[in-house]
Amino acid sequence: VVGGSEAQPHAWPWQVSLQYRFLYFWYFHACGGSLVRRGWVMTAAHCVDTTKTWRVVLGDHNIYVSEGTEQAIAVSNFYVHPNWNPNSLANGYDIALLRLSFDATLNSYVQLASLPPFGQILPNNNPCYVTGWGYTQSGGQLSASLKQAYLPLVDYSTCSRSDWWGSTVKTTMVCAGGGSDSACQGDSGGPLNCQVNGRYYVHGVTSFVSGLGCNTLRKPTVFTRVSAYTTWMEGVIISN
Ligand SMILES: C[C@H](NC(=O)[C@H](CCCC[NH3+])NC(=O)C(F)(F)F)C(=O)Nc1ccc(C(F)(F)F)cc1
Repeated sequence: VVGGSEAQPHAWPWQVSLQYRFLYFWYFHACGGSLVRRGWVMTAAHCVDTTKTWRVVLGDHNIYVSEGTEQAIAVSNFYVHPNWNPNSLANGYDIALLRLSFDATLNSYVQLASLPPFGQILPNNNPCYVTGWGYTQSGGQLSASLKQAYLPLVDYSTCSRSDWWGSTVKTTMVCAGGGSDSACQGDSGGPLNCQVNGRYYVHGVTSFVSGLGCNTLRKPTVFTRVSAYTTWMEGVIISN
């Protein structure tokens, strides 16, 4: 997250850190994710590399310090959207579900995300926050503590303007921000938390930013629109 501020610890209790194992017993934070069922995490398809060993860490704040609130659970299976094409990020479908090897325990540090109703489209400027441990500057480094940035929603008609994202953005995506604050590498797969009637719903899965820099003017952060995929997710979950 570029800009914004450190989140209050556990203010976003569905936020997970998606980590892969290297050098035997060390794990590396690669992406974010959202807990959608006790045994299921929603993330970006572009985060999934099935050649690696993955785990999710729930209830975390500082990813380098054991605070006693964490739950680390192995990922036992991956369900990447069937239409996802790693060579065409602009096509969308950048969404995946991870099956956990056992159910998370829900408590004040670990809670389920609320997902929007199928097809729901929020209005321009709807208040939203992006959260994650990603780079704090373009070309920078990961944040030790969870960060949040206020990113007002940008509707499709604005986001698809030629001087914005043009035809790169699709209606199955959500744009937010476009100013000095943005997601950045390492925030991928994490939630876009949008306020609707006083409650937060996960409306986006962090997908991409400009290759010219994370917080490029008129290149808002682009998210997979969760409300376009709730039916697909239900189908995967009830049959696995
Ligand atoms: C550096 C920048 N990285 C990103 O945007 C990566 C996703 C990269 C997936 C492919 N390895 N996502 C992020 O950094 C995220 F945290 F914002 F989600 C990038 O590649 N942006 C980008 C690439 C292609 C396209 C386009 F769709 F137009 F081809 C748009 C943006």
